[in-house]
Formats: sequence, C-alpha cells, structure tokens
Amino acid sequence: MFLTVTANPSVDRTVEVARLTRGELHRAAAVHVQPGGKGINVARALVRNGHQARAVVPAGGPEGDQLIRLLTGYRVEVVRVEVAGPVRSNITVVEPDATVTKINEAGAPLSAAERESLLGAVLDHASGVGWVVAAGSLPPGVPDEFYADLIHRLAPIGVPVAVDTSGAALPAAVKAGPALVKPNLEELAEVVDRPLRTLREVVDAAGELRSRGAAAVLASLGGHGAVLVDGDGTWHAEARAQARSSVGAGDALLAGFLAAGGRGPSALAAGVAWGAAAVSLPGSTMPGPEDVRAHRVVVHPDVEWERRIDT
Ligand SMILES: Nc1ncnc2c1ncn2[C@@H]1O[C@H](COP(=O)(O)OP(=O)(O)OP(=O)(O)O)[C@@H](O)[C@H]1O
Ligand SMILES: O=P(O)(O)OC[C@@]1(O)O[C@H](CO)[C@@H](O)[C@@H]1O
Repeated sequence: MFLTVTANPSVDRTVEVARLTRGELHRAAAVHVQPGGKGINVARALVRNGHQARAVVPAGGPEGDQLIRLLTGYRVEVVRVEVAGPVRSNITVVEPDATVTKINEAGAPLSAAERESLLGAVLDHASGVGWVVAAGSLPPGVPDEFYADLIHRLAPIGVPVAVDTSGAALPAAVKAGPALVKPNLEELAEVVDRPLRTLREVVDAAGELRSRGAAAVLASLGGHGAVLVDGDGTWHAEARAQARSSVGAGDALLAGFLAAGGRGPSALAAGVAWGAAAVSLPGSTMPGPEDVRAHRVVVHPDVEWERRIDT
C-alpha cells in the first residue's frame, strides 16, 4: 500500500487546440477533465498498474465534491479532509506538437486547524505503508515547512517519505531528511541557485541535495530522461516517446520508480518507462501496463557527463 498526500489538489482541465494564439478565440478540438495534483496522479498511476494506493486529499466546495467524484472513477481509495476553501481548477492548453501552456490557480488557503487535520489524516493511515508520497505545491499561507513537518512526524513510524514539491517547500523538505526527492530540472536549479546545463551539473546539484539531507534524488529531465543519485551510485536512463502531453509525466515517473522498489537502476528504468508512457497520452492520463514500453528504456552504463540537457 502506498499513501499519497496532495496539499493543493486540483480539477485538471486539458483543452486541445489546433494552435494557440494570444488574444484570439479558439475552438477546442477536445477537452479532458481529470482529478489532478501530484500526489493524486501518483496514486492514480499506481492503481492503474495494479498497486494499492490511498490518497489523502483536502477537498472543499462543490469543486471538492467534483474532485472526489472524479477520483472514484479511478478506483483510488480517498481519505477526504473537509476544508472550507474550494478545490482549484488548473487549465492546460495543448497543441498538436505537444506544446503545453499551463495555468495553475494558487488554490484556497488552509487554516491552521485544516492543516493539522491534513497531517493527522496522513499519520492515521501511515502505519504499514510502503511509502508516503508528499507531492505538489502548497496553497497560499501554508508554511514552507509543511512537508518538512510531516517528514519529522512520520520519522518515529519509520515509513520512507518521497517528496515532489517546488519553491521554498522543497529545500525545507530536503533539510528534514526524506528518503527521496523528485525535482525536475527547473526545481533542482532553483534549489541550488545556479543554471544546470550538463548531466555533470545535474549530478553535482543532486549530490548537494543529498548533503543537505535527502537520502536519494530522482531528477527528472523531460525528454532527456531522469537521473538517480543515491548512496550506492549515479545512473541516467531515458526512453524515446511520441510526446502528446507532458502533464503528469513526473508523477508517472515517481510512481513507476516506487512501484519497482524505490531504489537502484531497475526502479529508475521502470520510472522512466512510466514517464515516457505518460507523455504519449492525452491530458494528465496515467499510463497502464498496456502503455508502458519497458524495452525502450536505455540505462546508460556510464553517465555521459558533458551531455547538454538544456536543449
Ligand atoms: N519528451 C519526452 N520524451 C520521452 N520521455 C519524456 C519526455 N518528457 C518527459 N519524459 C519522461 O517523463 C519524466 C518526467 O518528465 P518531466 O521532467 O517533464 O517531469 P515534471 O516536470 O515533473 O512533470 P509534471 O510536473 O508535469 O509531472 C522524464 O523523466 C522522462 O522519463
Ligand atoms: O501547482 P502544483 O501543485 O505544483 O502542480 C499541480 C499540477 O500541475 O501538477 C500535476 C502534474 O504534475 C497536475 O495534475 C496539476 O495541475
């Protein structure tokens, strides 16, 4: 069983248009409405692939009801934490060449009592789970240390925590000593406060996050695949894919990595296979076993240190 928590969930609306032009009327070629937020996507991906996952979700307003209703269709077990503010809607516009334009709302603030209920719900369900995944942005007013606090409170239970977040919440979580963090290239560059142009620079930055407290770093690099740096070594893997929508690919990568044991090159290969499968699917659709092409993954025996990853 995997347990995910998404402090700032969303109803994701993906609109497909022939070409996006600022200031013009567009007729949508297709629309996908899906339950969103990173922890929710991780849970959806795990369940699609035969694993058990439970998602802790703060949900308020009619939008919260809609989110929970949408989630039921995905067979994810949901622990709903009632909150006053409505669940946000995030909009993605996708063009046929897979260019993604995304507008994410900030989300409704959570009161101190609501934050406590959310943490309490995670702690109530954490015993005996394989991993807790804390993922996504924090709503306005929620302290940057929210996920860090969760890591500290979960420590006595001994369950490993994976964190995928952004902004100031990420360095705060790293300091709390999670088992795994999953930054993308921009997030990793922001934490170390320098541009990352080559695999060497990515690996160095991942090492810096390890020295600050994260036991392992799974850095996702879009079409360049992903790099894993842990106490045993460094690996780079990638897979070619016909990109359609990259939304949620990082969540699929993380889910695949955890589903395959959460450590080492074979888990990295599984994660990259799930990530590549996710980009080839519309909206934030999570791949199932029929979409995943494990044989397309290349785990490089030697890291190509000077390879550019900023193109
Ligand atoms: N164009 C692509 N071709 C092949 N694989 C891709 C492509 N884009 C992404 N991937 C796969 O998906 C994984 C995650 O992608 P990315 O780095 O864009 O994540 P992310 O920015 O965290 O995404 P999100 O926040 O939308 O979930 C990559 O590590 C890679 O395995
Ligand atoms: O605003 P955040 O919390 O950083 O990201 C939210 C989000 O963009 O992440 C998921 C894709 O990873 C989407 O389902 C969702 O809309």
